[in-house]
Amino acid sequence: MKFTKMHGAGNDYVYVNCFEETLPEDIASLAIAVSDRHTGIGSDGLILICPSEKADAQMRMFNADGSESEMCGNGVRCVAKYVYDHGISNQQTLKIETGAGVLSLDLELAGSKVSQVRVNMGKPILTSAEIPTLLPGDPPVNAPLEVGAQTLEVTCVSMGNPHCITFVDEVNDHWVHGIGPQVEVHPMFPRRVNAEFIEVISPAELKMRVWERGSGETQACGTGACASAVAGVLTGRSERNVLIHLPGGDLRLEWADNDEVFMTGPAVEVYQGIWRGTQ
Ligand SMILES: N[C@@H](CCC[C@H](N)C(=O)O)C(=O)O
Repeated sequence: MKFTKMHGAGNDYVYVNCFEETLPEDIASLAIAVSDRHTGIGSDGLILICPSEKADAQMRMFNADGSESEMCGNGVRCVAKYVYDHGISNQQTLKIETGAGVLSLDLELAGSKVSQVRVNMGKPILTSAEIPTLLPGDPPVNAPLEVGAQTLEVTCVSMGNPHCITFVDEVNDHWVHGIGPQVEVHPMFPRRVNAEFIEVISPAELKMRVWERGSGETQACGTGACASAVAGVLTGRSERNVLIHLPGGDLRLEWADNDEVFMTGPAVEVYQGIWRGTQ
């Protein structure tokens, strides 16, 4: 199976061009195998670039534990880069079908290759039943969430996939590795959740680390950055236009007046290879 390794702000996935490749039926096991950083290719998960009847391509995204997610913000920028750079489409505005609907993406070129992508990520989902969470409020804003001996104040937002945002004084390992895994599987989140921890540098600048559902800590999470930008506005901590610093790079976010969230960030191809399985 031919694959391409790509990343967006350090959030790295193995990408397979399903216009050309045929995959085994058990994609969850394939995602677990390729993602392993010791015995596989090493990645935060597996992303399939597939033909679509309503868009230039369809993205399917699997976490490192084999679970399928509805959306991946950093992934969809890389899918757009792949579609353009590999000649599947020559348009500089692309439509990509995802589990969160068909998204529109504007490509910025450096020479003949895509370097940055601006994505219309659509409107955030703010009803607790749809996020989904059992916490009260549409959406829950600064809602109490008991984790061990601590009570966090969390704000929940879905960008097609669920996010639980906690604003903290200092983003550190205690939050990401101590609290993140407990938030991910907390009974208040029936489909598990991605846990973001945010330090406010100024109303226009946030620092974020994430514990992702199904993959653990990653260098960046695009949907998490969108959800955190929305949470910053909902809690009165930040402006509608913010720069978010993540361990793997920066993302620019705007929650526009028409309620749509726009994310701009890099997309990078690292190498191509052939996966021969785990014989
Ligand atoms: N890193 C991604 C999100 C990937 C999916 C997530 N772990 C989930 O299960 O929802 C992004 O850039 O959005």
